[in-house]
Amino acid sequence: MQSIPIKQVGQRLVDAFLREYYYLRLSITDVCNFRCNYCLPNGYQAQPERQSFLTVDEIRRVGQAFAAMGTRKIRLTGGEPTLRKDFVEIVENLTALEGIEQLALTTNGYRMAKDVERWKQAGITSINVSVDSLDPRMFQQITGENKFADVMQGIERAFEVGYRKVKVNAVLMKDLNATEFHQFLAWVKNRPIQMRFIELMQTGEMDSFFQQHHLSGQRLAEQLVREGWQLQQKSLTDGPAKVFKHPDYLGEIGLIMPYEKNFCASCNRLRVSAKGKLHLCLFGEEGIELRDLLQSDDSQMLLQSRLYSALQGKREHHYLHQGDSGIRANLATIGG
Ligand SMILES: Nc1nc2c(ncn2[C@@H]2O[C@H](COP(=O)(O)OP(=O)(O)OP(=O)(O)O)[C@@H](O)[C@H]2O)c(=O)[nH]1
Ligand SMILES: C[S@@+](CC[C@H](N)C(=O)[O-])C[C@H]1O[C@@H](n2cnc3c(N)ncnc32)[C@H](O)[C@@H]1O
Ligand code: SF4
Ligand code: SF4
Repeated sequence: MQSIPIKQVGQRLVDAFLREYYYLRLSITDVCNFRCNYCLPNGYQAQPERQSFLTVDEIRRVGQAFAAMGTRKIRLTGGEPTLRKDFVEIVENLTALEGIEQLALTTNGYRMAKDVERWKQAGITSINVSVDSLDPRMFQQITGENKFADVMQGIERAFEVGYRKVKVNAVLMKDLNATEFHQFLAWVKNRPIQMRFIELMQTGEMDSFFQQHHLSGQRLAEQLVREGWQLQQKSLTDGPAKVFKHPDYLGEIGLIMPYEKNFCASCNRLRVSAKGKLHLCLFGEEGIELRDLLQSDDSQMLLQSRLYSALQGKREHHYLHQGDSGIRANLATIGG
């Protein structure tokens, strides 16, 4: 791969289908302290190979190469990204990169009440937090943890320290939390929360769980429109949620429906795993090694060349409809 022409350096990240990539989802650890039933039902299991997660310098070099190629937004994810002891240092390094306008975080929220002020000071511009139920018992049933009150406190604290909006994620599942749809709506009536319902995605480790609990978001979209919610326009660095607003609500509703037709047509994001592989899609491939080019600042040009040429192999869409989740055992290994 090292013989790629250097003219590709500084190129914008455009794929063969003319989609441009502004958004990097960067996983910084596979480790998680929750056991969400749709993700890591048995908790995090350490891998025998013991390859370490990217260091702060390696993470900075990933960010630097993407920023040079037009990336404007980086989202830190995991596993649970805030479990890293050097989390604040990682944030400070990425915030300092020229061209990165948004440094976002996806978290299970368990450290938020204590740490969100430091995250804000370090440079996290927006936070997405997972809250799969507003009922503490259901929350524990889904996540395996009795942490509902802590996460709710964390959200309140985020507002106190100056975040004007928080996005909340719930994977909506039949026979579990789906009956709470209207409670979630009521919750955001007077709160500046974008409440997002994510369709359960099938991954390699699921057996009958997907068939048992998957619920199409399409019916929810129709219901929202019937109830007076209006679909909003998207901006270049937005994720895949369809966002709805209602004149009577301060909060917003987002629907993430990966099984919807044309979901991938607006794909604007790439992923790098916690061990330094580039993933062109959330589903369906093994990843392209970057780590050998993350060892020195001198490899930036080769790194950019590798990113550009790898991107030309990105497929048009996922194959989830055929039940093909590629090699993705669960989404914690790549950060969702
Ligand atoms: N199929 C698919 N799902 C995605 C993609 N990007 C995000 N998701 C899912 O969307 C859900 C919410 O993701 P978040 O990490 O909160 O971020 P986001 O909604 O993409 O990002 P923002 O718009 O930046 O807030 C997770 O379950 C992700 O797995 C994608 O490219 N493809
Ligand atoms: C993998 S987690 C990593 C960040 C953090 N630990 C959290 O839970 O927010 C990122 C997102 O992926 C979502 N997710 C995980 N597995 C999923 C699945 N099978 N289907 C749909 N969403 C999933 C989670 O709900 C979460 O919002
Ligand atoms: S969804 Fe997030 S919090 Fe839940 S097990 Fe997966 S990585 Fe952990
Ligand atoms: S499934 Fe793959 S191609 Fe589709 S939007 Fe997600 S990352 Fe992009």
